[in-house]
Amino acid sequence: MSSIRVAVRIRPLPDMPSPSKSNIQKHGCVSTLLDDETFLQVSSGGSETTGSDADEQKYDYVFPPASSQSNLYENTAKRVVLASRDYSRDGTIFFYGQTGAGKSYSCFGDILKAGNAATDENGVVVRGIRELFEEEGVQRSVSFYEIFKERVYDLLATTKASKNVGAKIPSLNVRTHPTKGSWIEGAAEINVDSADACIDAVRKGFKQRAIGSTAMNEQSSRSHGVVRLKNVRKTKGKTPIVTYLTFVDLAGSERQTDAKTTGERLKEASSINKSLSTLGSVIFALGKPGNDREHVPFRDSKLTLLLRNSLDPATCETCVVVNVSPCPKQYFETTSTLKFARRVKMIKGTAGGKFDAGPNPEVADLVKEIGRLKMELTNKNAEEANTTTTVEKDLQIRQYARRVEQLASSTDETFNRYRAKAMEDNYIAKLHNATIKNLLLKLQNNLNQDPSEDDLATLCEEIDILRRKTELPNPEIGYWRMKYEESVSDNNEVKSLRAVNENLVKEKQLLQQQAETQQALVAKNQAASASNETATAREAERQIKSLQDNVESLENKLDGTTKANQTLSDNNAQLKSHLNAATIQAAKIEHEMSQASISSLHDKKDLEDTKAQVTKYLATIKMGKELVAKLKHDHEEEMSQLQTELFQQSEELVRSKDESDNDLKVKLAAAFKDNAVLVQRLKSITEERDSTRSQLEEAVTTIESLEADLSSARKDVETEMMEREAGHKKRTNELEAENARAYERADKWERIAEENTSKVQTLTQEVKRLNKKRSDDAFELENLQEDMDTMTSNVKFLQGENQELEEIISRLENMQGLDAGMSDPLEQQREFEEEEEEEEEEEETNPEDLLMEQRARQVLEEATLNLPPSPPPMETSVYEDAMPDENVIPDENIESGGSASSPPSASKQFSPVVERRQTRRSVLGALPDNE
Ligand SMILES: Nc1ncnc2c1ncn2[C@@H]1O[C@H](COP(=O)(O)OP(=O)(O)OP(=O)(O)O)[C@@H](O)[C@H]1O
Repeated sequence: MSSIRVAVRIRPLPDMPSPSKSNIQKHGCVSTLLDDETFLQVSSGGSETTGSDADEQKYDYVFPPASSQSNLYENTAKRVVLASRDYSRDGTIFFYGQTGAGKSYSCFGDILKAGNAATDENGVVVRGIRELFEEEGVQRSVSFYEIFKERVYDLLATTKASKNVGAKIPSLNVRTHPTKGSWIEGAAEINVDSADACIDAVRKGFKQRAIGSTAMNEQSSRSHGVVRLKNVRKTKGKTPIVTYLTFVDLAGSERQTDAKTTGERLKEASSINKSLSTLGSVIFALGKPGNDREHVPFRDSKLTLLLRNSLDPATCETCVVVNVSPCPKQYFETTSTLKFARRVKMIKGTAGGKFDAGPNPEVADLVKEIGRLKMELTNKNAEEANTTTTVEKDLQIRQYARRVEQLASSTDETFNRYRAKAMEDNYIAKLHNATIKNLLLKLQNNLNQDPSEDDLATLCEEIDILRRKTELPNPEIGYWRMKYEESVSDNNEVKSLRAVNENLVKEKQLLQQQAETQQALVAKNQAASASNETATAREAERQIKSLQDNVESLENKLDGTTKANQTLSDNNAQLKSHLNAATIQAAKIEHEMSQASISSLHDKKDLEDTKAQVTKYLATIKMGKELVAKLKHDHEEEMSQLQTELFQQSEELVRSKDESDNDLKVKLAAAFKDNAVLVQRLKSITEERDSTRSQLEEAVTTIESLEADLSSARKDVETEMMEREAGHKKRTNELEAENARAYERADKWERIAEENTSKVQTLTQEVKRLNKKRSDDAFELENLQEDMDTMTSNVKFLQGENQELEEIISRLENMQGLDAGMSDPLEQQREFEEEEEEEEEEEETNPEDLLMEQRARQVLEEATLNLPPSPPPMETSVYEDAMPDENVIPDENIESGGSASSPPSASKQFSPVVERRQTRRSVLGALPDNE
């Protein structure tokens, strides 16, 4: 299982439909399962269908859009924070994803809005800080950096320039040290003594953080934001333990094309992409076991260089929160983000186990110190770190810590109770002794008198009490004896545990030494990459030294055991002295009792009784003595048993030491072997390097000669090129001149063509107009013809009338000749004139005739005046343009029309009425005058 936890958080979208009630939950282009919080499927097939490209994956946790900030914290960051707080491991949390996917929201939440209040929207940083500060007595400081275009800016700096975001804030340098790790030179580390002060500092940095806009998100942060909390745990007389808890809000991982980035933004985007891909490569390289671990490209980006000591999954609790958008439009972004997540998920770390230090501060400190040393050791040389042994040790330490805790409380309690009881017993015993003493004195002083019954009864009672006190089956004595023994053994255990602790301290020192040695080794190894065999030999020497140190530490352990042994022997001696004191006390009592028996000799009977009593008491005392002897014997037996056990234990320890020695020997042999392999490898590498170098030199010579050839060839080519260029230029000039001429000609032809076209258009229009006119004229001519026909018929009619008139005239003349003098000529003229007027009236009242006449006259005039001359001869193309036109009258018509429309002769211009009038006048004129 990967030691880097990878969680995916899907951000909510404003108008996303709520997921269905079925087990599979669709959110845009991603789907989750109701009953499996590790499943995630991404598909381009919209919100209702699953595309053929559906891709299913499992992560450590998948947060659907509706999941809360607290859920995110509890299932991701909390573990990291606790690892840093309780186990002295470094912890790092990354927020990765495309712009707008919710990285800053997950990381900082409502830090600007909420002040220091605990709200549902609080981000991981705020929640983590609160949890971290639950542990008191740790010195903490906070820093906040921004990495923008591979430059590091301090967001907590108090200089004026830094307040002006976007202005020239001085960028800072990342410094590294093989043992001290990485740090930013000149950056502010704000000491914080409470969660609120820490949150305030982070808020200040967050405000400072430069934000910019891209086409995808107006408030997009294009920089990495790094919040670092440094924890220093100090214990008197010990090296302080320093750990880091880091939150990294990475810059948006959008693809450059989608972000519509250009120019300066494109540069920013490529810098972001470079640092993100370096981060991936570093994590990937660190995830490999020590043997396979090649070069870790920390130096390829400022971010990885800064986090150098807080990235190794073996020593650092790491979590990556991958933020994705479910928007189907961002399907490609989402898949590429998840690709990164999968890559990280594949990393197999070699993380050490976790342990519970318990509340004992000394043990907890030791545990933390060991954790730190273990971290350093693993960091410096993963090969050397024997994970199984470390885990076992951790377990052992945990057990010891628990036991110490239990004993610390139970031992104190037992001792106190025992002491109180003992004091009480002592006091009571003293009282009894005093009573017995008084009685015996009384008896001695009154040897000649019979002892009173009361005195004897009191003496017997007191002796009885004492007897009971020393009686074997007395449960109280047994109980307190047991307690005493327990406490003694507990005491011993405490002592042995103390010894173990001391050993652990020694082991810690040893590990520290080893770490330092290994660090030095690593530094040496790094420095001497070209290396030679002596370096390897030195390394081997150092390894041997470190192993010797190991042996030394085990010897120290043995010393500790011997000391524990000594303590046990001391205890034994103490017990013995207690026993002696008890025996002396018993002898004293015996002596007193014998004195008491002597003093009662005066009364024989009573004396005998007393004697019997005393004998009885003596028997009791004897029994007590026996009991004490038995106890002594038992105790001695137990002591010898204890000694045997102790001996066995020490033997065990010696054996384990031997085993360790053997182990060390094996290790030493393995180290030698490894050393030999390394030397061999170094040799082969050196050989390879030499051969590569000679090949390289050859290649350099070849390249140099090739370069010489190339430069001469280049010169030739350049000369030729110049000549060609000159020729080319000349030809170009000629061609250009020709081209200009051609353009001129073309322009001219174009102009002519345009003129011709306009002429043709004019002519065509003219032709059209003429054709129309011709057709109109033809129509008019037709009408005229019709009029002419009418007139001709009129003329004919008038001629006929004329003839009639002539006939009438001739008849009248005849009649005149016949009727001369018969009629008055004046009368005749009057009649004639009247007749004529009537006719005229008649004619005038016939408007049709008049109109006809007028029209005929007009038409004739127009025909005479407007008849056009025959059209000029045209070019074929003109006719082609003009033709066909239905209204155009064929040429032959025009010609025939010409004759038809030729002006009519003057003789044809007459009116039948005028003619008739003239005829009449002439007729009348011919008539004889009235005179
Ligand atoms: N899980 C969520 N719940 C509610 N709002 C969210 C969630 N995730 C993101 N948002 C909102 O979406 C917007 C964009 O989110 P945020 O700024 O965190 O994106 P980002 O990935 O940090 O973008 P950038 O790379 O540009 O900094 C914010 O207004 C934020 O409040």
